[in-house]
Amino acid sequence: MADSTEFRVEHDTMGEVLVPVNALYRAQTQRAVENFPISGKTLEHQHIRALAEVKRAAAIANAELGVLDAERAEAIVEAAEAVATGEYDDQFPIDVFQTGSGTSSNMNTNEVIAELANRALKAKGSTTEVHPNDHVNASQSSNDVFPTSVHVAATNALINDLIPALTYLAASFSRKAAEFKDVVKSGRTHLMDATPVTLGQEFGGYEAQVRYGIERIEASLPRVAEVPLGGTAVGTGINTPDGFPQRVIAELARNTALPITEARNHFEAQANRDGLIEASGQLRNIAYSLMKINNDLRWMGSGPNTGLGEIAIPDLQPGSSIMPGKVNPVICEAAIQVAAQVIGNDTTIALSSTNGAFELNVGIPVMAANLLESIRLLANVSRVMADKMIDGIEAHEDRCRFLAEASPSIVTPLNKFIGYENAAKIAKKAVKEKLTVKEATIALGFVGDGEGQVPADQLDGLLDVTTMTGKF
Ligand SMILES: O=C(O)C[C@H](O)C(=O)O
Repeated sequence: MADSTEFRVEHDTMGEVLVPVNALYRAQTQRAVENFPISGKTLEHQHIRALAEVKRAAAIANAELGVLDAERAEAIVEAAEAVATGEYDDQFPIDVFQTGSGTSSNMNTNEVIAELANRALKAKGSTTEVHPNDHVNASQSSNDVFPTSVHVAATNALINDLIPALTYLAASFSRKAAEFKDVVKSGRTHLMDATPVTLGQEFGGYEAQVRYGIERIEASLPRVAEVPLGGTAVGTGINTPDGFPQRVIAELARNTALPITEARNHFEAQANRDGLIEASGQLRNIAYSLMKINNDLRWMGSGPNTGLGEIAIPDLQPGSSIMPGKVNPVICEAAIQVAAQVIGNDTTIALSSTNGAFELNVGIPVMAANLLESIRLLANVSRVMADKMIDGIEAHEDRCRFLAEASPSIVTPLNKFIGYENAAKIAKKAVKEKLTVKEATIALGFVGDGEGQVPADQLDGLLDVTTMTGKF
């Protein structure tokens, strides 16, 4: 039991609570700290900032609409702005696994802002009191504030972090696609030798995949940025002045410089978090993309002597504690683990979406934590991939060409002269007798001027691996 001198007594509607003496929060936060010692994971800064932005905008709208006097509103705005800077993040100690509406974190925000506002008012010699519920939470409920804060934080993270990071990664792939445009290599389908491609074509494909991920995020943004603020407890807007949703959301959008909009239907927006689920689905898709790309890269970089060895991935650190000189594709491995985490987070978000009944979803804090983590992980790993891996990849051109020419599938252009079945005989003979496709074609008598033969003067051109890389 801690020394009682380290605590002060606070009260709420359930009675008295001991709160750490220096804490800016009060009884309801303390109760939540004691009720939910579960994960040790608290709200991240960008979420606290979004909550503070909501409180700031609400104070301004409340003052304009006659709900708050100017002195209190100003004190709340200043306190909320201070919270938004991150200076007081340590005053938000409540676990992510808490009440499903986020009421505890909403009250934590109300209490900290009220305390800061009261201190500022007192320092100015005012006797005016700011109450967490009556003033900071005026015209609001956790049920519209907390989900709004998640949508604001996610919109911000998508627009200002993930989209720029994916654009950066796509640009890195684009530069490599140009650099590798003449590097011919074997295509592979089912992990088996196929007809040739260029390394540039593959990297161009990766670039496009990343850019389509950006398109997917952009497509979901209108619904991620749509917020239930103004609906209060059940979407009806009870305890709000006329015009509150429009005014508070306009101020929120203006101050955050985000395309935040009022819910088109407050009952849909109150009861469901479908916009967040949609965004998470797009993140899952991007995670799959990164998983595929990084698997390709580590296969192509495998070796140095017993793998494919088509590219050199930059050496970043000794790979093994026991095998001297071994270097591993660590960025690929980190990125694949990120993808697994994002897919897991999406599963949690999808399951949380089923945790709704009538007017409220009660899985919002864990949805928030998972969504914001997914965005941050994908953004960070995209930048890491570009800077520490993609930019430094080198092609082993000779090895790429050697393998392209060794693929029995390069017989494919002969189909139109000798038919699929005869071409298959060439491919099988080449593999069985370790011949080139050209040698096997000649050995089987398929070169000549007769019907069902390849004209001798066309053979080299038809079997040219560069020509086979096609039209795109
Ligand atoms: O905290 C609130 O404002 C409402 C709460 O989530 C409830 O619906 O019980």
